[in-house]
This record gives sequence, C-alpha cells and structure tokens, in this order.
Amino acid sequence: MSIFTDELRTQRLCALITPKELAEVTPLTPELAQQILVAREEIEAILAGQDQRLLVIVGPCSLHDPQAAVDYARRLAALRTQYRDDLCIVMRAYFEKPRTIVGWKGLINDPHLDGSYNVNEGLQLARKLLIAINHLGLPTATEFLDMVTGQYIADLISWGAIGARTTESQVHREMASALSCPVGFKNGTDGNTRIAIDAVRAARHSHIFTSPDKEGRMTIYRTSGNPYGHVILRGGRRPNYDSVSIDEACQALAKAELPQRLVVDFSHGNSQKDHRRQLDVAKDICDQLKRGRTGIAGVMIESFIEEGRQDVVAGCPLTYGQSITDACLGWEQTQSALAMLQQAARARREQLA
Ligand SMILES: O=C[C@H](O)[C@H](O)COP(=O)(O)O
Ligand SMILES: C=C(OP(=O)(O)O)C(=O)O
Repeated sequence: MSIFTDELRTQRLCALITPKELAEVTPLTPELAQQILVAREEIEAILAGQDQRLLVIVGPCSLHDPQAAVDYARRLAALRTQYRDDLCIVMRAYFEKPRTIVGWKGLINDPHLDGSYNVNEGLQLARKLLIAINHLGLPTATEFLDMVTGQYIADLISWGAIGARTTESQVHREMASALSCPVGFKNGTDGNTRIAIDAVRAARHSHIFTSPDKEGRMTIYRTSGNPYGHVILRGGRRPNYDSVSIDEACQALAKAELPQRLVVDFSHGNSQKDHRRQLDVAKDICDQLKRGRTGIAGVMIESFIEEGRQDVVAGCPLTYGQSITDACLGWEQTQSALAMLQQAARARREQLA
C-alpha cells in the first residue's frame, strides 16, 4: 500500500498546453519578430544613454477585456507615431497581477473573471492580444511574475518588469538574466531601492536556471546575463520621484558601477494609489527633464480609456475601458500627460544636442 506524503494539498485540474503548441496556433511572424527586435534595440539604446528620447511605458494596470485593450492600443499607436522623435511609447500589457493578499490575478490566470481559471484559454488570449497590439506598430511591456507562463509570451515582449514584491526573489533575478528583452526592477513596496540595485547586479550575471522549454520539458538552462537591467522608482511609504530621491538613486547606481539611468513609475507608491496624482508626478518629472536631468531614461503611467477603477461584481456589467485592478488615468488625462512629456523630452534633447 502506498502512503502519500506529498500532493496532499493539490487537485489536478487539467494539462497545461505547451509553449510550442500555443505558438503553433498563435505564431510570431518573421515581420513581427523583426519589429520586436528593433523595438528592443531602441529601448536598449535609451537605457544606455545613446538615444536621448524618453521611454514611456503606458497602459492599463491589467488587461481584462481584449476589445477595450485593442481600442486603447489603437489610440496609443497613433501617439507613438506622432511623438516618435521625442518619446518611445510602449504599451503596458500586463496579464499577471501580484496581489498584496488575494484578488483577481490577471487574464492568464482567470480569463473569464469568474473563478473558472481557464489558464489555457488565458494564455491563448494573452498571446493573441500581444500579437494584435504589436501589429499596430506598438511594442508591448509586461511584468514577468509567474515562473512558467513567461515561456508562452516572452517572444512578444519588448520590455519586461520584475515587480516590487518579487525584486528580491532569487528566481526572478535568474529569470531576468535569461530574458531576451530589457528588464526593469521595481524598488520594494516599502521604498527600499537597494534591493532593486542588487537585482540589476544579480541579473547581469550568468545563472543556472530551471524552466520548462518550448516543448514543456523541465530544462536546466545556463543564462548569459541581462546587460539591460535597470531600476524603476515606484515609491513606497513615501514617493521617490523628487529630484533628491532620484539623485540618491543615481549615486547608489554609480557606487554599484551601474549606468545612472532609471525609470520612474508615476503610479503605485509615487501616486500613493491616487491615480490623479500621477499628473502631479508627471509635472515634477517634466520640470526635471527640462532642467536637463539625464538620469531619467523612462517613465511608467497607469492609464486606460475611462478614469478610475471598478470592482467585478457577479451579474453586473462592467464599465467599458475601466481598470478592474489599480485606478488609472482616463484617455484625455493620458493625452495631456503624453503631450507634456513630449515637450519636456524635446527640451532635454535640445539641451543635450
Ligand atoms: O499594480 C497593481 C497592484 O498595485 C498590485 O497588483 C497589488 O494590488 P492589490 O494591493 O490590490 O492586491
Ligand atoms: C504591480 C505593479 O507594480 P508594483 O510591483 O510596483 O506594485 C504593476 O506595475 O502592475
């Protein structure tokens, strides 16, 4: 008689599709692959200070409605083209949400938003959406939270983030060292920036990393290290977008012999979770840019079509284009923020020319 001592707290639901099987139904075309490689190179040049434009990662806190996501992407793609001389606009396309305690964990985990957890469908939806957004000429950014699902979408991502709750995690640093796109590390939720600098340093190294391969076989990889890791200041107990905080972060980067180039997140701890305050952060950052501050390589904004956020309530229709996770700026506010950033980025570019 077998006596089981493990798998006591799990129930097998169903098999997970493999990355290869999924890519066969939602393939990356050579044209799109080329476009993504070019977008990554553009972002890398900005992070390295060779391109003086401002990287702008902007979009919903999370994507929950494919139709609204593509609607938003169409609007943003037009602005990417309009502002291309001064801004490099990339859309936030976040499918995995790290929760403080519990809550909806994103479109991959629960695509029907109702606790039915059809992960295979979620993965397919995420891939289809990333392809549709990239088809509009708009590169995509995402948070890599789950250690398995990244293999299903990483080929479609031009910029990745490791979130505030996982920056200190060794396996996430290993994953970042393996990723083919540039990766930003958020400071901790309490505002600790040192862990993000440590993470950038760790991700630059080669690691032994275990992950499923495209066929779904558990594989031991040797990573080559990611030279394009960088810090994202997202605030904590207090905001950290002000010029003193940015100076301090740049000094710490210099001490660690890392490039003094970082991204400032207008949301989260920097907005103290009040989405409208992202506009105050934007104004402050624009002033810093106009003064010629070179340390700010990029910014992040949480934005959707409708301002604010809503709860998902069973049986009640959702407001179209409004976030179901963090509150976001609405489209008009986003347009104003991007116009302001374009002028400030141009002023900085002219000073540095
Ligand atoms: O960006 C999103 C949220 O801030 C993060 O997922 C935490 O959300 P929660 O505190 O609502 O769980
Ligand atoms: C969860 C996010 O941010 P943070 O990790 O900074 O809380 C996010 O950007 O969606």
